[in-house]
Amino acid sequence: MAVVFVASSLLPTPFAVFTMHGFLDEETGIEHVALTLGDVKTPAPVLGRVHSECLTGDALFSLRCDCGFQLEAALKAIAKEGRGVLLYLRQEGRGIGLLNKIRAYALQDKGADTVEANEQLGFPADMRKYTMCRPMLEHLGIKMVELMTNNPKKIAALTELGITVTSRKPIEFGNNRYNERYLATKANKMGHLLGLQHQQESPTDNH
Ligand SMILES: Nc1nc2c(ncn2[C@@H]2O[C@H](COP(=O)(O)OP(=O)(O)OP(=O)(O)O)[C@@H](O)[C@H]2O)c(=O)[nH]1
Ligand SMILES: [Zn+2]
Repeated sequence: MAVVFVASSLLPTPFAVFTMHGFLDEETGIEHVALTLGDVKTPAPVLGRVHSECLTGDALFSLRCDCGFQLEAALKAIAKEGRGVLLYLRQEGRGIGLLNKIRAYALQDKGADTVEANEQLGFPADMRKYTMCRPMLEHLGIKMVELMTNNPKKIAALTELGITVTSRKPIEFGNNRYNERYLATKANKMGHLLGLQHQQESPTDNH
């Protein structure tokens, strides 16, 4: 069973007119999406973001996390560069799914941090896999990426899959009083490279 390309179309956004590519993981039935801009098949490393689904942050304006802010910043950065790729991976809640994430949020409302909440529900802190990235990037003709991320484990996982990450671009946006503890847990327990002392309010400050 493989992750296969299904269809492409244009996706106009406020930032640029991207091309959207849909993929199907035939084993799980999960549908993933890639957005590209410009000619990504040329050999130079491609500015990229590997973004995990967060319905609450990406679509519902949640301030509990930084996902929506990072998504917007990544699309704006790619638009500014005129060339890039965003993989939108349907692994909600670091892989535990939306309903379990809501259960985890309920535990966080009672005092648990993000890692403790996952563990109380019987899950590891992070269940995500990045194996689908390889066939998706291969289909798009992308061999090397300049990755927008604060997560060294994501870089290690992609590197292990044979994807060359030529550099890391920090992507710190959306710090606010509701996600202070969440971001601190990412930095202190999950190894994310966050310089939490400085706040970047606007995604347009990215470059
Ligand atoms: N289980 C769980 N998942 C969460 C929580 N908050 C956000 N998420 C999920 O976390 C994923 C995003 O992962 P993050 O750890 O924020 O960031 P990352 O992708 O590892 O790293 P960056 O590339 O730096 O953004 C998305 O799938 C969110 O739905 C939470 O409290 N509990
Ligand atoms: Zn989120």
